[in-house]
Order: sequence, then C-alpha cells, then structure tokens
Amino acid sequence: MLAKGLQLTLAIIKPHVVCQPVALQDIRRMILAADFKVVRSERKRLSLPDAERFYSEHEGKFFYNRLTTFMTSGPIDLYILARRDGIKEWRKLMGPTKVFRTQFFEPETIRGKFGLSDTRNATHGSDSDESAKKEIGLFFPRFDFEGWHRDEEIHYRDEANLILDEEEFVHTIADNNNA
Ligand SMILES: Nc1ncnc2c1ncn2[C@@H]1O[C@H](COP(=O)(O)OP(=O)(O)OP(=O)(O)O)[C@@H](O)[C@H]1O
Repeated sequence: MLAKGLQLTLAIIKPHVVCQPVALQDIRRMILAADFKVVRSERKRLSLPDAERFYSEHEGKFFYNRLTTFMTSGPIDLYILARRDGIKEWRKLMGPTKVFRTQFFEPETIRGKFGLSDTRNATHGSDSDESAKKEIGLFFPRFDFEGWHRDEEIHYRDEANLILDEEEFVHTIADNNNA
C-alpha cells in the first residue's frame, strides 16, 4: 500500500515536552525539517480511560500504571503526520524506546534529546498501517482515513500546495482550504 504515495502515522508528544515550549518548538522544527506534513493537530488532556484504552496492549506490564498515569498528567499534542514511508521515518526520527541507550547511541533523535526515562520518552509513533489507522481513529474519530488517501493525499505531496499554520502547527491545502 502507498508505495509511492504518502503514509500516515499518529505522533504523540508526551506531557513533559508539551509543557516546555522551547523543547516543543525544537521538536516541531525537527518534524518539518524531516519533510513531514502535518495533516491534523490537536492538543488534548487524556482521561485515564483514554490512556488505558490506548495502551491496552501493555496492561499487566510493570510500567503500565506509571505510563497511563504519566500520560494523563498534562496535555499531550496529537499529530497526524504524512510522509513517504511515514511510519518508518517517524520512528527513525524519534529514536529507540529505551532512552538511556538512545542518549548514548542516537543523541540527535527526538528521544535522544528530549527523553527523560523509558516512560517519559518524549514521543509515540504508530508501528504499522493498521495501528496508524486504529490510533488515528481513536483520537480523530471524524478523520476519514480512506477518504484522505483518495482525495487529499496527492495535494500533500507538494509543499507548493500547502500552507503551514505555525501557531496551530498544521498544514492546510492552499486552494480549497478543506484539509
Ligand atoms: N521498559 C519500559 N519501562 C518503562 N516504560 C516503558 C518500557 N517499555 C515501554 N515503555 C513505555 O510504553 C510505551 C509503549 O511501549 P512500546 O514497546 O510500544 O514502545 P515503542 O513502540 O517504541 O513506543 P511507542 O509505542 O510509544 O511509539 C513506550 O513509549 C514507553 O513510554
């Protein structure tokens, strides 16, 4: 799927970064410099049931309560990002989950720069098309995943078609403004 086109992924910026405007700005710059287009952007405070639903696959693991509590401790930023090979490229830009190794071996990644611990590792990214679709559906229930690929994806391929709203951190399509 989407071999030549753009692939969507869900990026989450975790609470300890969202509450630091300078760090958040740096991450936003890294996202744009890596040629991601921001299709949707929302700031949200997760409820505990939201966080438990999102991380349900980790239920029972030793870090589950710590993770869900942390994710509800302040606002998070949710971005639908588009890029060729978007899932792989976003995970590459984030760096590995384990922060202390990452700080040593991949210090230029987002987690290398802004991760504080394995739980407070700055960002989340979907790991497959299937999980991207599911995760986007959880946080952006009105977003039409197939419709976007059919009608809008082609516009997001070319920077010239897009306008970046820096404050809202979202790209919209220049001519019809319907993104
Ligand atoms: N060993 C651990 N100790 C503490 N927290 C952890 C640990 N492993 C994972 N986590 C937390 O759970 C989240 C989900 O873990 P997962 O194994 O799915 O990592 P990931 O796929 O690299 O990260 P994400 O799903 O957030 O993109 C991690 O981002 C991290 O916050």
